[in-house]
Amino acid sequence: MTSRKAPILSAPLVIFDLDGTMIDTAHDLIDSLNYTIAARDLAPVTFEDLTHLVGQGARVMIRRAFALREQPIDDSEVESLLERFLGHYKEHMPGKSRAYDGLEACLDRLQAAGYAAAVCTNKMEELALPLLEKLSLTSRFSAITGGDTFAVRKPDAAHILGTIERAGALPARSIMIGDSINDIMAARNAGVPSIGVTFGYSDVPVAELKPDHVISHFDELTPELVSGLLAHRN
Ligand SMILES: O=C(O)COP(=O)(O)O
Ligand SMILES: [Mg+2]
Repeated sequence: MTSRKAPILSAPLVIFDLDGTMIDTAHDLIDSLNYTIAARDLAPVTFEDLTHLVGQGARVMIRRAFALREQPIDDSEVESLLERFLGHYKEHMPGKSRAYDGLEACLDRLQAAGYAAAVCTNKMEELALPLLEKLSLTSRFSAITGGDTFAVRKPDAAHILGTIERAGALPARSIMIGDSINDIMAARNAGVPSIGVTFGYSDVPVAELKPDHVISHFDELTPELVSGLLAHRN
């Protein structure tokens, strides 16, 4: 981790979750997971299943798929199936994964208004970094952190706070945008406002997680919305 001190007038920071928030990765996650669990003859999972499985990275997703099918799995098998998952996912990347409608225009708008952007995802770095690169998004962000960047991950506050520090920003001038309970809880734990998106992979309607604001399209994510939420933070 850098020990860089944030300058007093650092840009306010909008922190994005990746899977189900910036990028629609569901099709490729399901494909690679089904390829992985087929090695143990487990029945394929659906999008509806994915909303219960995704959120804590690939290792947990594999474990949850076995729990869903009521099949035991030991630690060494998780590790070998993780390798199978990673190999398949990387080989097909970016597959059908695409930025959600309006994301790039939203990033342009925020940047023009003097906002910085960062990524805080529970996806492993070795998947998140090349995926963003293949979608030509890497240069948009002051920091990109994954589920294995720090000793803890979302919903732990330290994942968001570490991302803010790497971006050279301040918690009091940062906001988190995400699709799932991990994002909204991590923001709450870190004391930063949150925006929930309705189009992601939450297993409950995102409004039930009580983010500070809900959007259903990136057209709604404006500098005015962000500055208003930052001004009214508790
Ligand atoms: O891949 C996951 O399990 C979660 O990824 P996310 O934090 O970007 O939603
Ligand atoms: Mg997500």
